[in-house]
Amino acid sequence: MNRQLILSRVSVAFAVGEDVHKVVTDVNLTIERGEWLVLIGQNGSGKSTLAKVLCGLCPISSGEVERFGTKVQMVFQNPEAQIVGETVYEDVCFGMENRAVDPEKMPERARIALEKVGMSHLLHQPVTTLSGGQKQLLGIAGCLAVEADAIVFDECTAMLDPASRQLVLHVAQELKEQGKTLIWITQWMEELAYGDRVVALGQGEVVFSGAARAFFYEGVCEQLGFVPPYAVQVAHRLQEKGMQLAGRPLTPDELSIAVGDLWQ
Ligand SMILES: Nc1ncnc2c1ncn2[C@@H]1O[C@H](COP(=O)(O)OP(=O)(O)OP(=O)(O)O)[C@@H](O)[C@H]1O
Repeated sequence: MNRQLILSRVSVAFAVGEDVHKVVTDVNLTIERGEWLVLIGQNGSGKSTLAKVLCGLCPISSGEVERFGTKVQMVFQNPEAQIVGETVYEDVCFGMENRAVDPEKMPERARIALEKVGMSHLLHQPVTTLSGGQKQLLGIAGCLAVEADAIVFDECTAMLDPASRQLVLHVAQELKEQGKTLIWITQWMEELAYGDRVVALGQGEVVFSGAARAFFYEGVCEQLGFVPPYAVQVAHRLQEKGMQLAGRPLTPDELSIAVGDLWQ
């Protein structure tokens, strides 16, 4: 066990007029170094608030957050909202400037960060010419340039077309292989298969923490009001028809292997 981020009984409440609106309630969450945690929940369940707590961008009302020196950075849903530079290079340097990185070190750090997201050839490209997916990759490069250990992706694929989504997911997989910790917030049930663990929030509380296979095959998904991905739906139908599939397929590839095994 190599704990990197620990939330202990964390609550967040906002004052709304005379009232206090509790949006995160007594959340206990331990995130391991190098873990890919997928955070899901219905609209308003507190995902973004929790994401901001992890990044230190939102004060907590009670509880404790331990970061063990971890630098946590965030990539936001709207690619437009996080671009500040006029060129790719300017943009990736922005975060470093804010953190007083030695200007002499910036070009090399920017080059390495952009290389990791496959954009080093676009160094002097105006940001206005980038696709939505490239803008998200630039956001990721910004996190890498400031040497983030953990990155929170707050529905960063929500506004992307399928090809751009795949591109961003591919880069995220590479970051995971390089040992980064990923906190991946999403509404896309297909994306749960990429993570090591799923945590579901319901009205600010953790209502599930476990493997994606348990989430989809032990009734939790439907109970919490989500619709399973197509491959899981097909597996459920086949099982209802009496076909005993090996394993608990999450993806079309896994499903085709499980179905293929039936004929052997
Ligand atoms: N600064 C604030 N002041 C008051 N209420 C807030 C504030 N920030 C968030 N909220 C409320 O907290 C609740 C949780 O919001 P949050 O954005 O964390 O949820 P979410 O699960 O990320 O939702 P979505 O999927 O719609 O992005 C919402 O009801 C929201 O209106």
